[in-house]
Amino acid sequence: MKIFTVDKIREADQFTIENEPISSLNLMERASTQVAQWILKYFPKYYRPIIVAGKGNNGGDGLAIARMLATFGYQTKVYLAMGTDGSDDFNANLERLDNGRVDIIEGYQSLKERAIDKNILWIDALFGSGLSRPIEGGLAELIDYINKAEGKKIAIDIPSGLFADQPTEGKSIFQADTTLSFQFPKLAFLIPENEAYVGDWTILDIGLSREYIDQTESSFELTKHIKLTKASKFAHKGDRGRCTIIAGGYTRMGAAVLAARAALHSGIGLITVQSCQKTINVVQQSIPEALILKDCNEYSLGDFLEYGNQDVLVVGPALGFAEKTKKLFVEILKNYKGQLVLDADALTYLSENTELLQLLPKGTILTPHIGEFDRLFGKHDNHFDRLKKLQQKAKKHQIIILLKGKYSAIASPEGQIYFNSTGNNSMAKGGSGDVLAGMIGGMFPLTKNPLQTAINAAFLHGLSGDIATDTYDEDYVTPSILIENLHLAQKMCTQTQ
Ligand SMILES: NC(=O)C1=CN([C@@H]2O[C@H](COP(=O)(O)OP(=O)(O)OC[C@H]3O[C@@H](n4cnc5c(N)ncnc54)[C@H](O)[C@@H]3O)[C@@H](O)[C@H]2O)[C@@H](O)CC1
Ligand SMILES: [K+]
Repeated sequence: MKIFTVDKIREADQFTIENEPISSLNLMERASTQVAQWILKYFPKYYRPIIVAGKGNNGGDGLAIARMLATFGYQTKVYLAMGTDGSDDFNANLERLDNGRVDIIEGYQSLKERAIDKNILWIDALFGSGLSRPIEGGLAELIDYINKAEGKKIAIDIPSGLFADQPTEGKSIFQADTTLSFQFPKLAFLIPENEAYVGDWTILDIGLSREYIDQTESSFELTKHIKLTKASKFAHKGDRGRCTIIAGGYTRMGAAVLAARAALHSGIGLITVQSCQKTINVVQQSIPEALILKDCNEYSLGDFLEYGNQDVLVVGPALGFAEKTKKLFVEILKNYKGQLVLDADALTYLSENTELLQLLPKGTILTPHIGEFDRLFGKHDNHFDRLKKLQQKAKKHQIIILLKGKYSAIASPEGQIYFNSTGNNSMAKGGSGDVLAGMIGGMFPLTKNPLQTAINAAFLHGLSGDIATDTYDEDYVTPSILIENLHLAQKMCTQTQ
């Protein structure tokens, strides 16, 4: 699903109006119908909606929604926060409202009296995508007041005060329980610092032109489903590829085992783990399918071994910081010709010596979390800036960077960003990242496309976490459970193909 900027959304509206064709007022009617029906589905009639309307088209939506909710039988009120003269479609809907079913709340004082009522459904239709500056003065006071009020809160299209595709400096922003947004998610919904304002968000299809959507490029996409590459019916183990995990060390082999197991359950033909003398038994007992590449060091990996027939190396989880291990890493960067997946401590080596970034082979996959990303590429005050840097760095080094988080952002060497839509906070635990890195290694040989592999692996990893929470409370899901559920996630993705 594409994520468009406000300018492109406006173009999409306009294109639809001209080419469907449909009047702007009827498009508003269609959008508002979607909202009213959504509310009807989720809120019983003892909720009493108060629509707080601005004077632009977001306010126009609000007035149309008020009319519809009143028709459905909700006891509905409207507060006209910016007066009675607004955009053409606002004015038209204000006129249509005049049917005796909707009360207009006169004066701020009378609005305030509702603030202690738990059954009020506050509907924010003050500003939508037309917000051009931070909200100040009386309107800021109004928003702050509603934020403190009892009741449920729904934002139409986007919470008022929040910019859709740039950082928001203003302090007065509507705090929604749910945001009902038209046609496209806004980039702002995927930004961690906006969580408290956006709440849960739902996209309502208002039938904007498919032709416009298909033909218009966007740098951002949200992955809603994936297509898994299957091996040929005549495949032998070599076709499913070979992956070596270079991770762990004495007392830290759990990371290597998790990564290797994840790779094994992700379709790999042959899994190998590079292991020190002291830890060979750990691997062999945990994963009977694994081959061992024997490292002559006792405690920390350090030998550059024969990786020539390996399709992919996963390097980094819990490797530790021994000098010999760092040297091994540099040798791998200089000499290995296959696909590299770099995670965890390997990313720290890169941030300790950023000149190593020049050695990364094209198409290398890095999988940093936000802390690792900032250590590598500099501190960021907001996530919008971080995403810009993500695009720049993926382009500059011609690599794939999978920035992990609630909506993991995967940047391509062309600077495109694909946000992942699956997963939940049960996965924010030590070991989840090892599982993801292993999955990428396990999945790469079948797709042979590093970007697609990263997108698919992030999606399956998250889906596995979502499936886990059907059975386990979020606090009790473990990374091993993610691996156990992978087959269910894979099946779901295969069935939808
Ligand atoms: N164009 C279309 O066809 C559709 C538009 N829709 C709605 O239209 C909305 C966009 O409408 P508009 O472009 O009219 O914009 P808004 O309704 O967001 O408001 C824009 C108005 O507010 C003023 N304004 C902006 N920031 C302000 C601030 N901080 N303080 C005071 N005034 C401020 C602007 O000067 C302008 O008059 C969408 O978010 C969506 O809700 C929907 O009805 C779907 C269809
Ligand atoms: K709004």
